[in-house]
Amino acid sequence: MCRMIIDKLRRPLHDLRISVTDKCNFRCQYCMPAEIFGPDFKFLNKDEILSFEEIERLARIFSKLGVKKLRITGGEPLMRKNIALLISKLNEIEGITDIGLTTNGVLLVKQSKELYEAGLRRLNISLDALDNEIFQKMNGRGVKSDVVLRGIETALNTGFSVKVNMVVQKGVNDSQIIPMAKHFRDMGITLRFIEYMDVGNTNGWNWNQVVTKKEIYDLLSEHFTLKPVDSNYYGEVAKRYKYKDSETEVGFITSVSESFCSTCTRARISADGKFYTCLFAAKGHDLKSLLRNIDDDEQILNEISGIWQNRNDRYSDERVIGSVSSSKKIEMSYIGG
Ligand SMILES: Nc1nc2c(ncn2[C@@H]2O[C@H](COP(=O)(O)OP(=O)(O)OP(=O)(O)O)[C@@H](O)[C@H]2O)c(=O)[nH]1
Ligand SMILES: C[S@@+](CC[C@H](N)C(=O)[O-])C[C@H]1O[C@@H](n2cnc3c(N)ncnc32)[C@H](O)[C@@H]1O
Ligand code: SF4
Ligand code: SF4
Repeated sequence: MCRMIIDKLRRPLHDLRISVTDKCNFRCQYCMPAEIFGPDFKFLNKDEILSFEEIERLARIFSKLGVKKLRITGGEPLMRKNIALLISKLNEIEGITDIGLTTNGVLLVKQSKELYEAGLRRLNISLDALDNEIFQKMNGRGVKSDVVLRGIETALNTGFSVKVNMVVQKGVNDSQIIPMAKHFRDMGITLRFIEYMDVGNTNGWNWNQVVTKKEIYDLLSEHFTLKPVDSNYYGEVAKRYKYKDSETEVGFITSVSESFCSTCTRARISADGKFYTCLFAAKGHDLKSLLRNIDDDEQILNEISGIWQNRNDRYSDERVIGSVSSSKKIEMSYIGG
């Protein structure tokens, strides 16, 4: 039986974002700057990260508390060995109606087929520029945009529903807004522009590098006519529009300029099994120790339930009104976005 719970701001628990690894084959400056995440950086050891059995057990417990939607993320989730096996296990959980995975797309040519066979149907693929010089610099590994575009094409041919994520940074890739919009509109793929966020402590974020939804919308309006689309469900992250005379959508993720904390239904689990009630949290709750020391699921469920019922996070709202404290936040690559 499913037990619905709400937090202190009356927000239900609906989504669980699971980070399956803290490692990545990119070094995007806005997420894992190469200067910090260099050869000496200490990533989590194998025994520190949750096993597939532990992730599946947690997902089952969360589903009993109202979670219907899972998102697999990282680091780069396709770098976790046998990730398709985990997807197939999660797909069997009663009550889970939607599983998505967010990836930089590099390994999709190799893995699309097995992911699809495991039951995955939705992929969000990140690509910040078509221009190679810009993209190679942004991903910090010199990978060309063609590699990701081939991943996208393979995913589409396999049968996946695909959306593309583009983080926009002023003076870095804002010149790519229109080329990216045209390219993905012509392909019939939803492109979502993401406002550059102050996640973690290492990306050197400042307001001057943010390109807001309004700025992007105004620029797009010089080239296209956009019509707003109603949100699909309570707490949807993106604000969606359709291009006139087309069924293709474009979206905006506006955590900085128009925060959406009041309907935030998302819980997060880091690769090492910490439970975070906000992307910008400073501290997680250690579920790994509970999983490794307690056999009774009901006891773990009660712990999780108590944490959610105590939740009052609204970091982005507080940023908008200028009241955030400067406490240390977790890194994006560790929590998965
Ligand atoms: N501030 C904030 N950003 C979020 C939240 N959820 C997702 N994001 C950001 O939204 C961007 C896109 O995330 P995705 O991993 O593609 O997931 P999504 O957009 O929630 O996925 P679907 O709507 O299910 O397709 C990333 O930059 C995330 O960090 C949230 O609760 N708060
Ligand atoms: C942390 S990544 C993990 C999944 C995968 N490696 C990828 O890049 O798609 C998840 C999403 O967060 C986005 N992201 C990372 N750092 C960000 C930042 N500082 N501001 C906004 N979005 C960010 C990425 O572009 C990506 O779409
Ligand atoms: S955004 Fe994704 S691809 Fe880029 S460094 Fe972070 S985890 Fe890796
Ligand atoms: S900032 Fe925190 S509370 Fe607000 S939407 Fe993002 S994860 Fe949810």
